[in-house]
Amino acid sequence: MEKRRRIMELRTAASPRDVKHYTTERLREEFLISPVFCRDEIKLVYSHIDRIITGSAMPAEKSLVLTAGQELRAEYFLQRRELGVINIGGPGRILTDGKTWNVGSRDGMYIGMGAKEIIFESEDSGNPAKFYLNSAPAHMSYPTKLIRPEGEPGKGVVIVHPENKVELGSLETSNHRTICKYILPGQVESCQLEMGMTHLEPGSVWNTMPCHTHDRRMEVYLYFDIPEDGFVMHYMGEPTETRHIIVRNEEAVISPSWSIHSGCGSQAYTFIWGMVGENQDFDDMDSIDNRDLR
Ligand SMILES: O=C[C@H](O)[C@@H](O)CC(=O)C(=O)O
Ligand SMILES: [Zn+2]
Repeated sequence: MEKRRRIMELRTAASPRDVKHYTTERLREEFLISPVFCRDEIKLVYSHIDRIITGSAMPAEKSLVLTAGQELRAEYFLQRRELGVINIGGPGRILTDGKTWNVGSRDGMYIGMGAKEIIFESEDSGNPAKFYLNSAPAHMSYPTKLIRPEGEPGKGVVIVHPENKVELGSLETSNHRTICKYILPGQVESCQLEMGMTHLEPGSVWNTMPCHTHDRRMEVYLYFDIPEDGFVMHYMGEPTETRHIIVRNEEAVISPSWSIHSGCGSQAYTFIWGMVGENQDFDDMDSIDNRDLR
């Protein structure tokens, strides 16, 4: 294989025994991904935690081609991996081995192991697509699908099932939100990746409250729909050693299995969660009683 260039930032795993001593700066270096989107660039962060790759493709003036880089020691990016995508920008296209998929705003894709050529494009460079990416190691190839929250199903097009739009919380507890699950067993099959988007109602600011951990999976959150002067206080850490990271619009945060992942915003916002690990049982969580948080 010819020598390739490095195209990803590498993050190692961190121990909770060390993390509780971290300064603000150190916490941010380890867990915050910022910026996630760069115009006309593919940005990728490879984490040793379950080997998830988090990143983006934001094609504007040009098409962007996903390659393996030096880091994967693979012929092509999806040789041994699967990929989940959600577009949070304007309408775009994804080409998988020559097949064109029209990926509208808030549409998603699952691209199975083995797809060789992956190209990202925007319909309008003035309103570029922002493809958010989560990728995990894969052991077999599941069919590639376009995933839409609403609309008509078609060949290779899956509409999120009604039971996978889950309304939770209430305005009284400031956590009224809808979890829209894009990639999960029974709807869009994958080896390990699960992905979805949670939208808060106006006046609600808390996500994943009451909170949880899940020792068998790690998770990454991408927060967006936040005004420039807004923010989300993202809470992480062991339930009795909580820390916060201030997250701005379109920033992502890595959550190790041992950590809670919950946030309180200066106003309502939206976020994408991606999970990988031991199982795909969405409800396999360890709930934390609010009284036990410290
Ligand atoms: O393990 C599940 C994930 O943390 C999220 O799906 C939770 C979430 O979107 C929410 O409660 O608001
Ligand atoms: Zn979770």
